Amino acid sequence: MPWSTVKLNDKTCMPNIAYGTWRLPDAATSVRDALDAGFRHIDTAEAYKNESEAGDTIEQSGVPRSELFITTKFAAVDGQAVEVAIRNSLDRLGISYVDLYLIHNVRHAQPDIPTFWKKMEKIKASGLAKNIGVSNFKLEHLQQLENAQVKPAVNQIMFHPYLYDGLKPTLDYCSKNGIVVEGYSPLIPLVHVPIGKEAATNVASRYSVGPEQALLAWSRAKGVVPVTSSTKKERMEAYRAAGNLELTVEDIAELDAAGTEGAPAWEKIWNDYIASHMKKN
Ligand SMILES: NC(=O)c1ccc[n+]([C@@H]2O[C@H](COP(=O)([O-])OP(=O)(O)OC[C@H]3O[C@@H](n4cnc5c(N)ncnc54)[C@H](O)[C@@H]3O)[C@@H](O)[C@H]2O)c1
Ligand SMILES: OCCc1c[nH]c2ccccc12
Repeated sequence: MPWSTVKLNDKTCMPNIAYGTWRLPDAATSVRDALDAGFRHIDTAEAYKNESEAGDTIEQSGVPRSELFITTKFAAVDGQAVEVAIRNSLDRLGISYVDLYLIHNVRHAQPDIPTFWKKMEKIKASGLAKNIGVSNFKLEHLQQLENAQVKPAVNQIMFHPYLYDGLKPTLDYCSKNGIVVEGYSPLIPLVHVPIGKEAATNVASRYSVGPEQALLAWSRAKGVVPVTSSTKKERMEAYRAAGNLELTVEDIAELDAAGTEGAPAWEKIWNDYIASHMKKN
């Protein structure tokens, strides 16, 4: 079955794979290639500093707005209030609404998450964002929105096999509360900790496809919407083709097991990265 859509908590249909625009050297070209490859869900953010290029390309593509699902995120980049930031994002994107507006990181909603969320609810009510959600929220942060009038439609978090065991309580909570999980960096096992690459390559070889297809199909099998990226058109096409890959229970178990085995090594890599990043910033 090709990639399709998932229903958000207000019944909006969201394409169940997204093309992400972080760190693209030429976002205009890459977004055009992604649209040509068939992506209709584009993930951007004010922090990526490329909303204008993405927006120009979207406008020139001729793809009807109604067929597109456009996400951007609030990160208080220039210190503006969220009500101002969304209007600036829309101006840069050249559109009158986004399909999904996310709080990029929990720190952008602090010190009081429920109070900040009320501003997001107003943005949804104004129609500037059809749906509102969060990103990088842990379970304890999601629980603070339990009594919110409008529940987050989406929680966008890092998701790949090395993180799966640790994220099960979050996935369960989101499933019970109608929050769709989007998983960014789904292909990390191809770059870090060889255990995951070996398993993905092994599973993929059964279907004569590439390992990235196995990992994207694995995310889908877990009910998570992958947010992936590449500057290479062939890779974008391979990601789209992963919509036709249905993994067996045994394939999924093999990737789960590789995730469990690689988790400690991944945790160290990630903690070292965070530590060095904190030092620099
Ligand atoms: N909300 C957040 O805080 C947050 C954080 C990170 C990313 N994101 C979003 O998610 C998007 C995707 O993130 P990502 O780029 O980390 O995702 P990803 O895991 O899909 O990584 C993509 C990279 O994988 C590499 N790759 C693909 N196939 C490969 C193969 N066969 N072998 C080796 N490498 C291969 C490519 O070089 C590509 O650049 C971003 O553009 C952004 O939109 C959001
Ligand atoms: O989404 C990419 C990683 C990320 C998370 N929060 C951010 C804020 C500014 C720039 C990038 C990020």
